Amino acid sequence: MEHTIGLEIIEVVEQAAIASARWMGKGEKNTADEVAVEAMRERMNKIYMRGRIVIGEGERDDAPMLYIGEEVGICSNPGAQGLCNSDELIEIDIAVDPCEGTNLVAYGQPGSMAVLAISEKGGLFAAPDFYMKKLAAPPAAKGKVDIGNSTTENLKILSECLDRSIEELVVVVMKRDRHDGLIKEIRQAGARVQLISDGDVGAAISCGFAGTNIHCLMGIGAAPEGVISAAAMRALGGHFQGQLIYDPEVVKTGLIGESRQANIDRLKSMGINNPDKIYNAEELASGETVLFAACGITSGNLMQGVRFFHGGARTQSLVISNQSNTARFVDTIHMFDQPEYIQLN
Ligand SMILES: O=C(COP(=O)(O)O)[C@@H](O)[C@H](O)[C@H](O)[C@H](O)COP(=O)(O)O
Ligand SMILES: [Mn+2]
Ligand SMILES: [Mn+2]
Repeated sequence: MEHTIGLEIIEVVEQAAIASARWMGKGEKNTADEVAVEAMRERMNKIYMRGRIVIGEGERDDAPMLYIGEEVGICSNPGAQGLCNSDELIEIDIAVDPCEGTNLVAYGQPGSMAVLAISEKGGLFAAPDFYMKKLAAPPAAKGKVDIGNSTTENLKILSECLDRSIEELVVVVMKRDRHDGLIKEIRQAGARVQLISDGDVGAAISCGFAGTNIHCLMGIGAAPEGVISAAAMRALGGHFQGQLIYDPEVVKTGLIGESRQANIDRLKSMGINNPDKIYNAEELASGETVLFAACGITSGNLMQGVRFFHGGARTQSLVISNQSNTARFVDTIHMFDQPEYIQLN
């Protein structure tokens, strides 16, 4: 899979990032999102692959593009299957977030990215459009911290695993009312908190790399983003655990369903009989082959954002593979027409 689509998925996230970056700072989050979706889909449909979107644009809204269940790629088209070789005809599942951090793009804030994860059919947990409690930590803490522990306990373990004092730890938490207690406990334990308004995929993956000055992600974000984060963390050997959150009282935004019970019923109807199950990265991204790709829209910890120049743009992407065991940073210059110069810096 990596050989057939490895390079092409870079272009998929690059095209989405470039389209969205044109709307950076314009205060129009929906447009920044829509153009990314459109560009991602258009490029994806030029790939010789047989893909199915398992995480995409909301399962409950009637999304016209990259909706859950949509088939993408040339080889998904029965008429075109004769053009595809056996590798290209392998069914693959794709999780996408063409614009992760739409608010960040709209308001010109750091950390937004176009992102996707790919595995063979059934290799990615088809997370419902719910929330997820998440715990991400560096490879040294994999399997040692645990989402079932108290926050204080996890910070102690993390400090031992990373051989640094609790005071030297930085924990990323999304700034939400639901996290008031969590933030208080992290501070009381002595660690430092980096609050983010959006974009917990970037925060989770930053834990996979030393040198980002992010040592842990804690708190509740969206479940689909949890699966995408898990795909990257699995390939990086980092720690990631997620637990679905289905109680509107816990989430506090009121954006998920009418009641706790209605949500439990909905999960059951989707085949999730234990709504409290704790999933690790290997369960959320269980496929033999797991590929992750992201391209910065606005600059963040891991990647620079899109930099336009007259007639072109420069992008930075990250492709992670559990097959080649690589995390590849890709720096690309895109020439839209005949630029008079190609800007490096
Ligand atoms: O920040 C996020 C928004 O993603 P997107 O809609 O694709 O721009 C994600 O990283 C978060 O995981 C998540 O969607 C967020 O935590 C949702 O929480 P809330 O704002 O309280 O509904
Ligand atoms: Mn997102
Ligand atoms: Mn998004």
